[in-house]
Amino acid sequence: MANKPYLVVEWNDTETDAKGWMCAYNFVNHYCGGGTRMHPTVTKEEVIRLATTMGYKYKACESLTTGGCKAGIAYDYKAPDALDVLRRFLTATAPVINAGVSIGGDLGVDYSDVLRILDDLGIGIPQTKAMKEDPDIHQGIVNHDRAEKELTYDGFKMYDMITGYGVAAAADEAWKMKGGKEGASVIIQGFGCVGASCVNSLNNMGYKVIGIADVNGLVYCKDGLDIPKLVATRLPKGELNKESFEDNYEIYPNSQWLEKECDILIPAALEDVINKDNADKIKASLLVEAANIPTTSEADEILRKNGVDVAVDFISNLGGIRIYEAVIFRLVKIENMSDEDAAAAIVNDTTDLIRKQTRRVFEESKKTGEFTRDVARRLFTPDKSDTPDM
Ligand SMILES: NC(=O)c1ccc[n+]([C@@H]2O[C@H](COP(=O)([O-])OP(=O)(O)OC[C@H]3O[C@@H](n4cnc5c(N)ncnc54)[C@H](O)[C@@H]3O)[C@@H](O)[C@H]2O)c1
Repeated sequence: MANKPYLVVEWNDTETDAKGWMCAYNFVNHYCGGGTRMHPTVTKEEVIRLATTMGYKYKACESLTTGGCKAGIAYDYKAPDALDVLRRFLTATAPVINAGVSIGGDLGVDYSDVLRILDDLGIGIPQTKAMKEDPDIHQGIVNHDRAEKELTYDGFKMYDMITGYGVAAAADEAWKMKGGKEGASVIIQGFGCVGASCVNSLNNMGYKVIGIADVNGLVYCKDGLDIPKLVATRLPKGELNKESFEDNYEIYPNSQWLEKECDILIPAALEDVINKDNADKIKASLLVEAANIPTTSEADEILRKNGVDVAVDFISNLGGIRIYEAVIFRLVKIENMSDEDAAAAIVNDTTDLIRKQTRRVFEESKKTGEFTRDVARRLFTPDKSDTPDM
């Protein structure tokens, strides 16, 4: 029962071939949250799997107020009319959103675009009846607006960095739990919001980032890439800027990102990229999942057999939902703080929680010998859905 999604809505665009789905996996306190992605390969099954993962993620987030949901649109996010397609999808699904399905951004969809469209539709931040009547939540929404529009951290907008910095915290905690050496080497797939901020944080912590793959290829340097330069010069939609490559950088097809020797491997782009055809090629001893559902169940069996530890997606990348949770539901009250203190308070709240949950999983796995994903799923099974607030 608990593993069936509560609600799945399907949409067909009238102007293009785009299709979309919205899945509320479970409502907790009549509310659920998750992102909207846009990519040509999105399917209904993928949206349901992603919504399910969100249910686990809110549990790992210790949320008493929110369950998991997800939306996905099968369309090219680079198409000139991608924003129009997003607008039509959100218009069609507005009644569901208004019932307490709080939809944000994800792969190929900027959160600020979603917020602008929801504002135009007169929804703003989706809320339950109880939230609408709670002045404390109103202050939380004002604070959220400030965090989204005004606050920055390490030169990134807060919503662009929080997930990546959380992933970096998970990687650091898991690596320490494994007794790993300092200055461990890292290869990442994806250089978007999550990938770029994640490598920035890891670089700040002293890790050596030796490879980054984007949609165009893999850039690799065994002595370490110049992360501040690559981050500062990155192109829109998470593309590396080749003008910033040094002479000693090597370029490979992006399919080679997971075969190279490294200590920590981080998928931060697409789902199912680690599968039965390539999992055996992984040389890293730690896989840190920044993307949602990047590993298939067949690949998990191979990783388990090969002794590769996994810091699972629904803990490592929960930063994007924790910031919302912490600010709107008043776990972190920033109204009387300076911008700098507010940003630091939000980042500390997120990274402390991710470190704590990562430590719990790795400690338990050490004790019982179970695969880390099995431990994480056992510890953070989502609650059965309650209903929307109509
Ligand atoms: N943005 C968030 O806050 C957030 C939160 C939780 C999870 N995630 C997950 O993290 C992943 C990345 O999200 P994002 O917001 O950084 O997306 P993004 O759109 O900003 O960036 C996507 C990146 O993936 C790269 N990419 C696309 N196809 C590729 C391929 N075939 N090979 C290598 N790289 C490829 C793109 O070049 C880009 O660098 C997604 O799986 C998303 O669901 C994001």
